Amino acid sequence: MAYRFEFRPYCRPFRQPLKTHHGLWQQREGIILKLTDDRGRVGFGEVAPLPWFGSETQAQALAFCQDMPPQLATDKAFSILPTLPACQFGLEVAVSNLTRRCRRPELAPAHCSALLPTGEAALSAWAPLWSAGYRTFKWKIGVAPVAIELAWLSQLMRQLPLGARLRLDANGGLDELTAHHWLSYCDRGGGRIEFIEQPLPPGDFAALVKLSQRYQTPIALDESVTTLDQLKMHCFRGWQGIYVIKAAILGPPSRLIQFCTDYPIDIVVSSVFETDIGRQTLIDLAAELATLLPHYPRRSLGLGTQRWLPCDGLDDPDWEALWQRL
Ligand SMILES: O=C(O)CCC(=O)C1=CC=C[C@@H](O)[C@@H]1C(=O)O
Ligand SMILES: [Mg+2]
Repeated sequence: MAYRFEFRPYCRPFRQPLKTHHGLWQQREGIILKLTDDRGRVGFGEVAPLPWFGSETQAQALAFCQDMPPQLATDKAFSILPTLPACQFGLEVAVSNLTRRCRRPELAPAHCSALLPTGEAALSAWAPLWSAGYRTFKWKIGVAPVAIELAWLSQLMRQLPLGARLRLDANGGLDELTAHHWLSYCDRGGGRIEFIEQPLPPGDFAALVKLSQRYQTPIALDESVTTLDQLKMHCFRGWQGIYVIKAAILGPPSRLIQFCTDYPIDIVVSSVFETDIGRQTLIDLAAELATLLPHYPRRSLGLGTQRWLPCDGLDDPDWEALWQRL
């Protein structure tokens, strides 16, 4: 049996640029893969690189796709270099979608986290998302002076209804002293801060462990665990906190499932702002991981809010229509 292999790159502007400690991210570029088997079954996959998180670049992913033969023998396992984790993810997803029978129902907003705009704009952005059913909000920090961001956070906490929970994501942009400021504030927040994500750069593991032992507020690793090997290393080095899993850049989903089966860890599945094709895989993955890790709290998926321009249709659940639009 053989698969016909096709691919189409995409590039779409975000509804509003994402400002983080890494800089300003204005558009998502990626590649949609399409496999067709001898029985005419079709499987779509998605390659969504995030090079500043350690994945391959769009150009490297495109070169990989251009080097792939138009017919793939199914009896040969795809050997894709570990330096191309987004391509590994995309191809495994395309193969599994060949036999996908139905779409998992869309996740209720109460089970997703909504990414608020960075800075003071968050104060006027949360209410419509609360009305839409979101109860977990994520806010980027480490972009303005700490005193100013703490003042905004105090306002935000006063405004947010009880029942709302907040995730703070520094993208590794704080120094140790500032991280102490943030964590001592959070510890006084009455548990409404679910966790602080990557307060220090990935290289400061010993300092991250010290912070996690000093404060009540949980700490999540994100940029520290962007590859499966880094995830394993931090687990084996004894990280007891949360792991933010950006599955679309972590390689084959089956390997992540296998690891979490052998080493139960506290995870949050996080988007890299893929299209609906990648997003469905994250929803499936989160559901499967939740059954594997029952003794950890069920955490909302970090899907953010769909960040595309409304006219774009990359959220289209009809993947053939999405493909035709590219
Ligand atoms: O995790 C989420 O809630 C949404 C995804 C998200 O926040 C991110 C996706 C991609 C790049 C990052 O700047 C950012 C993150 O740091 O987690
Ligand atoms: Mg993050």
